[in-house]
Amino acid sequence: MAVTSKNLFRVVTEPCPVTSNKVTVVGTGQVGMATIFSLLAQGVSNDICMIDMVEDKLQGELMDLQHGSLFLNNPKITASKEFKTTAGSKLCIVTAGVRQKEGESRLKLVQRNADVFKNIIPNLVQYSPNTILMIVSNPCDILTYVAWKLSGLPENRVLGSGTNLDSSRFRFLISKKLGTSTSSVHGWIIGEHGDSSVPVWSGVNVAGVRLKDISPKLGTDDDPECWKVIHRDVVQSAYEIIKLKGFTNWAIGLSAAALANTILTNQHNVHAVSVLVKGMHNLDQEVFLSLPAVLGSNGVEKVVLQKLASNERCALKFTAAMLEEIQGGIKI
Ligand SMILES: NC(=O)C1=CN([C@@H]2O[C@H](COP(=O)(O)OP(=O)(O)OC[C@H]3O[C@@H](n4cnc5c(N)ncnc54)[C@H](O)[C@@H]3O)[C@@H](O)[C@H]2O)C=CC1
Ligand SMILES: CC(=O)C(=O)O
Repeated sequence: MAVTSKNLFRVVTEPCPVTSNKVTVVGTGQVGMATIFSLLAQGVSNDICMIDMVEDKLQGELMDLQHGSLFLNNPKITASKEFKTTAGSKLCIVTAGVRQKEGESRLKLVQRNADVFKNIIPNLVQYSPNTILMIVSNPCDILTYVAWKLSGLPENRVLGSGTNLDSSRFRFLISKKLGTSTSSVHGWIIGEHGDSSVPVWSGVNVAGVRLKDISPKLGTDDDPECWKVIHRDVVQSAYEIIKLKGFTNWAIGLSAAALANTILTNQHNVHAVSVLVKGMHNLDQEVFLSLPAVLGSNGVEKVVLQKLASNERCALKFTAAMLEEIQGGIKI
């Protein structure tokens, strides 16, 4: 081989050993693999490091992806149980841990997944001290807080995928009702990625026309068109899909890849992600909840201060207090 190669090429210089968009994904289960597939298929990164505890699964996934190299951007893909292979990651996406069983709430997973994070997070930061951490494992908001504490990273470098997915579900369901594309409907779900998420009905619009201006009862109990059901369906989405197929993966994989794309290409797009909310919307708890945020190479650059209705502010306050209480009971 060495002879063939020597006679085939005249070496001009050595190849550059590092890429500028290395992404580590910890946890190569359903969510991790959907995320990796989205990252590769969309060309968001061509340097992916996969970490899991299960060696055979890692090697099987690695080979399967590598055999698709022809159809991708000749990516470098590595797979290992050892965190040293993650060194130099610009972004680390954590999807490791247990998932909900049918009917189980995300919050029930908290201590089990916090325990998993005690090993993962310090190792990621040791090998990539300037990385950005994106937490996907559930309960996403509380685990983002846990990751922030365990990592010692500044708040801009730790975020949760949060309600980027819930907002996508919201926009999809509204768009079906209106007969438009999902991207033509603008609307935000903020707060918890979970049962107490907050739909910002006051801001839902198409081409700048606020639906509330047309139908003032939109999203309320008195609304004759029952738009409120859409938020109920968003909250029920994960439960429904888990009942039908055992897990959710494709939409969260696409959502995580979209966030990664904004960060790695310094796009300054606004996404609903889980950020440290203390000091915003009159919240004084040290908790992470989703708010629309400008993302770029430095992670969370700015948080958009939406003009919320009083019921929306109250709902956020309720969630912040609930998460603070749960956080107080976690051993980290
Ligand atoms: N934030 C969101 O929108 C969503 C979050 N999730 C959450 O993502 C997480 C993963 O879900 P799935 O992929 O369906 O589960 P899964 O069971 O398919 O995969 C979990 C993977 O984590 C690995 N793992 C566990 N402990 C580890 C450790 N210490 N180090 C390295 N790897 C470890 C397991 O070996 C497994 O491969 C769950 O917490 C789930 O609730 C799922 C869907 C959406
Ligand atoms: C499981 C989960 O968190 C979701 O699909 O929203």
